[in-house]
Amino acid sequence: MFEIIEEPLPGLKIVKPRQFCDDRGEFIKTFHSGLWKKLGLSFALEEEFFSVSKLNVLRGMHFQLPPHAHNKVVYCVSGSVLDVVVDLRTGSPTFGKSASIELSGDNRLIFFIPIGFAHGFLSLSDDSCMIYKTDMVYAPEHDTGIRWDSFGFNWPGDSFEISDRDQGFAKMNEFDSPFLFTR
Ligand SMILES: Cc1cn([C@H]2C[C@H](O)[C@@H](COP(=O)(O)OP(=O)(O)O[C@H]3O[C@@H](C)C(=O)[C@@H](O)[C@H]3O)O2)c(=O)[nH]c1=O
Repeated sequence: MFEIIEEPLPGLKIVKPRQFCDDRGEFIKTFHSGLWKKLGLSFALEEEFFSVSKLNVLRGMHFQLPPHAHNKVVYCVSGSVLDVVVDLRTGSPTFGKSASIELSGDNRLIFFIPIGFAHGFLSLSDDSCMIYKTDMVYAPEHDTGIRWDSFGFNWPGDSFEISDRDQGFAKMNEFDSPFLFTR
């Protein structure tokens, strides 16, 4: 039903859900707590939301600070995005490294992003709908980020639509990370 097809950096998982196709269309299960647990993905859903983005919208790089830090599950149900994460875990062998993957309504991939990563994406189409699941509710005073252009990632393109809030975040090298790497 679910298969982990890649672990781009320690703790990050790309999950491929099973697709049931028939004459009517498709059926795809995106989460099952028991089956995910068997795969080593412990995730207690608390909140779910989605966003729709136009072409070249860039959102990120976001996370919630402790004690409201959260694991996040994201996937794209229409359009496509270049999804990007960066490792903020002090002591991690991959601290400061980023990983990216295309998520789309066509490839149906699901990205599990553990606590300690900043997350963002660039919309590659005019109707990119991203679904999010988190295991800690939104805490506005702990919801923050680092600047999208401060960790050496080569975003494709040269003109992006970015919120004022996202433009105002601290740079990666100015950020004093509270996240610790644990095996
Ligand atoms: C994230 C969030 C925002 N909001 C509100 C705050 C604001 O008025 C409006 C839009 O918020 P933002 O500008 O932060 O939305 P956005 O930039 O799309 O934020 C999202 O970006 C991606 C990259 C993520 O990883 C998500 O977790 C989330 O942080 O929605 C909530 O009420 N609940 C939430 O959980």
